[in-house]
Amino acid sequence: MNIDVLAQLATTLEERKAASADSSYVASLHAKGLNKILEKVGEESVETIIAAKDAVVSGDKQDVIYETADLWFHTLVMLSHLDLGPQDIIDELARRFNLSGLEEKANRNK
Ligand SMILES: N=c1c2ncn([C@@H]3O[C@H](COP(=O)(O)OP(=O)(O)OP(=O)(O)O)[C@@H](O)[C@H]3O)c2ncn1[C@@H]1O[C@H](COP(=O)(O)O)[C@@H](O)[C@H]1O
Repeated sequence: MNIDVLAQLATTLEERKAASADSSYVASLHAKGLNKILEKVGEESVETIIAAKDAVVSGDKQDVIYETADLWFHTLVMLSHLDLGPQDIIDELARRFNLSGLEEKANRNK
């Protein structure tokens, strides 16, 4: 994975917080507020699921890539709206390295 792309995108997303909603899609999402951003995350989640199901039938995975990119992008806008960024998620995933999913789940319930 090229983490630089996420870092560069995160920098752009931070800049867009101060941009005009007329000139920037990201700024327009921030202007509409968290509920609109979450609506987009939900929409793109469903579209990703449908693309994955369709890919099993058609064998064409291009839409899975396209819809997952839309989902990641809107998730990054959500994180930015909450003053978080991809590095926070990468740090959490790194923390889980070498920790079995079963072990990690057991720790959550403690
Ligand atoms: N990676 C993306 C990106 N991926 C998807 N999208 C937009 O996300 C939207 C996808 O949602 P939909 O298909 O549902 O679009 P829609 O129908 O217009 O949305 P609604 O009206 O239903 O809310 C489209 O408008 C896409 O253009 C993105 N918009 C921006 N970026 C990045 O963000 C940067 C800043 O963008 P601006 O803020 O627009 O300058 C860009 O340079 C890109 O790097």
